[in-house]
Amino acid sequence: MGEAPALLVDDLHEGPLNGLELNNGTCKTTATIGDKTYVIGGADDGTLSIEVQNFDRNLGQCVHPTVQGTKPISCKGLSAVPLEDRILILKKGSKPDEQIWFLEVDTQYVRRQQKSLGTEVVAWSKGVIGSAEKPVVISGPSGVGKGTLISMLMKEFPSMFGFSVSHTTRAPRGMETDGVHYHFTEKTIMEKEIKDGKFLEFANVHGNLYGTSVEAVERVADAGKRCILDIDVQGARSVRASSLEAIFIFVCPPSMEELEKRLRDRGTETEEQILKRLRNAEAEIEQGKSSNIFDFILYNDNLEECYEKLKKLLGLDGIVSSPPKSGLREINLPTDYSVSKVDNKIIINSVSSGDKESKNLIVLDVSLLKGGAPGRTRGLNFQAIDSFSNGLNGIHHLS
Ligand SMILES: Nc1ncnc2c1ncn2[C@@H]1O[C@H](COP(=O)(O)OP(=O)(O)OP(=O)(O)O)[C@@H](O)[C@H]1O
Ligand SMILES: Nc1nc2c(ncn2[C@@H]2O[C@H](COP(=O)(O)O)[C@@H](O)[C@H]2O)c(=O)[nH]1
Repeated sequence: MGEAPALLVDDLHEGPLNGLELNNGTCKTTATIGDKTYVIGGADDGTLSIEVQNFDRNLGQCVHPTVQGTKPISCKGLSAVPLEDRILILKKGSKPDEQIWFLEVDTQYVRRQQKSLGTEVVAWSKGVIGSAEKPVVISGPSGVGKGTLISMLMKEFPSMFGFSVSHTTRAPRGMETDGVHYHFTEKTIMEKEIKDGKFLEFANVHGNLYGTSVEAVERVADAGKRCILDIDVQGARSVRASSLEAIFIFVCPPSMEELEKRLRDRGTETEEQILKRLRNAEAEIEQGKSSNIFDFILYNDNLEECYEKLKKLLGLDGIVSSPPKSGLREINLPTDYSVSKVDNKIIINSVSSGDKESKNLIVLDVSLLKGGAPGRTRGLNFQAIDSFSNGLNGIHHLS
């Protein structure tokens, strides 16, 4: 850690708020990035609201941006730390998994949204401790064995992988459970939710709507697991174009005859649906092999061999079962603290002497952030230090 003096965030970034109209919320703070001051405060509906003000005092202009992403729920107080393209928000008096958030103000995702909506946009993204691996997108024609391979992976590595449960307007098959295999939904409801921006991607597949909600991907990240998406080629293309960094795998059948046999033997579709899926398969295989969407193509001839190859490309060969989760995954912020920033380290210093539950110094490392809106921000790391018993580990000059 460098010798730079600590900057007290609340002192540094309290912008000139004179003349700014604020809500009547309980907690508010400000952060400045570029020429904009962001006011983040409690709203009447119990959520944190955002108000944006350009720093141009002559114009006195106040912009209310379109706010995207799931908003954090209310809290007793908050601190805001401006980073390059987003603001780190630390919520006081919240549950451990609710304490760290990011308000993205100039990320690639936000800039894209601004361009397409033609308005000022900011986006919420919850912070997740640790560096869960990139999500895995698995595509391929119907009946090739995607679901079978994913089941094998989830069975062997239950604590490592989590399935992104898609929405679909198709009817459930005999053994399928709502909320487990899919969220089965009405077309009009899903269309409304698509309009409301709930989906990371969606597509019309074999005559029905299918889509991955942002929440489906966030749930897996919240559980500290690596997300697996089973989606068609159109969906994979959309995810590739989104800001969700993932590994893209296309599964190919050994032949069209074998694909037809698998679909017929599965016995879940009518003759008409089987023919439709087979017709679509030809184009999907063509696109899967020729487009530059996919990082890997896997041939699923012999199932066991294909599964071994899948494990190998995910770096799992030789791993017998899920390794134990390493490190602490939840931060426990003190009830009262001050916040300062040195390089990419956020220093959270307890100011309440009687707080026995938490260490009195927490150093949060934001240098390796990954992901973000739409979805969670991964890659946060922290170190909790008890400065009374252990010394300050070389960072005593900061407090
Ligand atoms: N390598 C394989 N050899 C023989 N049969 C297989 C192989 N892989 C999967 N199967 C069988 O093929 C059928 C289709 O597999 P699965 O349901 O996993 O396909 P899918 O790609 O997920 O299809 P969909 O996209 O329609 O959900 C299943 O009955 C499965 O048991
Ligand atoms: N674009 C998306 N495609 C999806 C999603 N969920 C599933 N799928 C694909 O649909 C077909 C058919 O699935 P089935 O369960 O009806 O056999 C298959 O290729 C899936 O990969 C999704 O959320 N988005």
